[in-house]
Amino acid sequence: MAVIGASGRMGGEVCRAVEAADDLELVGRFDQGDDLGDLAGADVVVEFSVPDASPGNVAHCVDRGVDVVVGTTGWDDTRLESLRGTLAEHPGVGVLIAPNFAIGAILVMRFAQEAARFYESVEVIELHHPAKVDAPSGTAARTASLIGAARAEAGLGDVPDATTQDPGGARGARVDGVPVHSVRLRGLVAHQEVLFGGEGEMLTLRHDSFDRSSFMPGVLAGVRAIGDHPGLTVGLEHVLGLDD
Ligand SMILES: NC(=O)C1=CN([C@@H]2O[C@H](COP(=O)(O)OP(=O)(O)OC[C@H]3O[C@@H](n4cnc5c(N)ncnc54)[C@H](O)[C@@H]3O)[C@@H](O)[C@H]2O)C=CC1
Ligand SMILES: O=C(O)C1=N[C@H](C(=O)O)C[C@H](O)C1
Repeated sequence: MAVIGASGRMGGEVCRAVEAADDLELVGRFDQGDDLGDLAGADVVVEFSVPDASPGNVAHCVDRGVDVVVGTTGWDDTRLESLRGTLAEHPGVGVLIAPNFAIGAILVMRFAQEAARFYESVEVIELHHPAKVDAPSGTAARTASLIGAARAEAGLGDVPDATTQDPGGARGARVDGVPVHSVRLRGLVAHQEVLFGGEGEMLTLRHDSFDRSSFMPGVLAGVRAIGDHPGLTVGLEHVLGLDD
């Protein structure tokens, strides 16, 4: 297998994890400016680059019949639709896009989906290292989107909020009606809280990645499973059997 974005924080961690795995062989490392060519003959590529480069890198792999495990954020509906089109021309090729590969983050999303219909109020707070270029995090965007869908299905309306003046955006962004707040702080890696509020009570779901090693079991599980998942899969939960 090969890694695109191999000189980055996540790409480097993936290279080390693959080299430490007995059943996987690292045949190529690519980063910005490299010619991806035949991807060094890899049968699976792991892609952790930047949001604007990821769709092109993934299309390059799919066009050559190579399965891809993608961790890069920024895959909005337009980009996903375009990728579906590329994949339709290459049946049998699989792409797994996972906003978060840490098991605890996936479980928080699952539990948040479950809890959403019981609470009138909800807010998502994501906290990351200050070198992160995108906000809100891909995980927070997906969490909010899942909560928004669960609220809609339950017939819940807007979250209660009397704010009429917020010139500086202190109330955060809105993703599918759910307020999302982004914190960037030296010393942090990747963290998320989902706050649910109801009459006289509050439920907090929190996950902390203290180290990028937390993502590696999920990435390697994706690499090992992608051959059995042709087409587009969004979310590691589908590979871990947590989707029923
Ligand atoms: N799904 C998950 O579990 C996780 C996802 N991420 C996401 O992964 C992405 C990368 O994060 P980091 O490794 O922290 O960033 P980083 O900035 O450390 O690494 C990105 C790497 O991509 C390279 N790059 C830039 N343009 C490129 C191009 N056109 N082709 C190939 N490589 C290119 C850069 O030179 C750099 O080495 C971000 O979108 C981040 O949000 C990060 C951690 C976990
Ligand atoms: O940039 C990061 O670091 C992370 N990015 C992903 C995201 O945006 O959700 C996953 C994790 O939060 C770490």
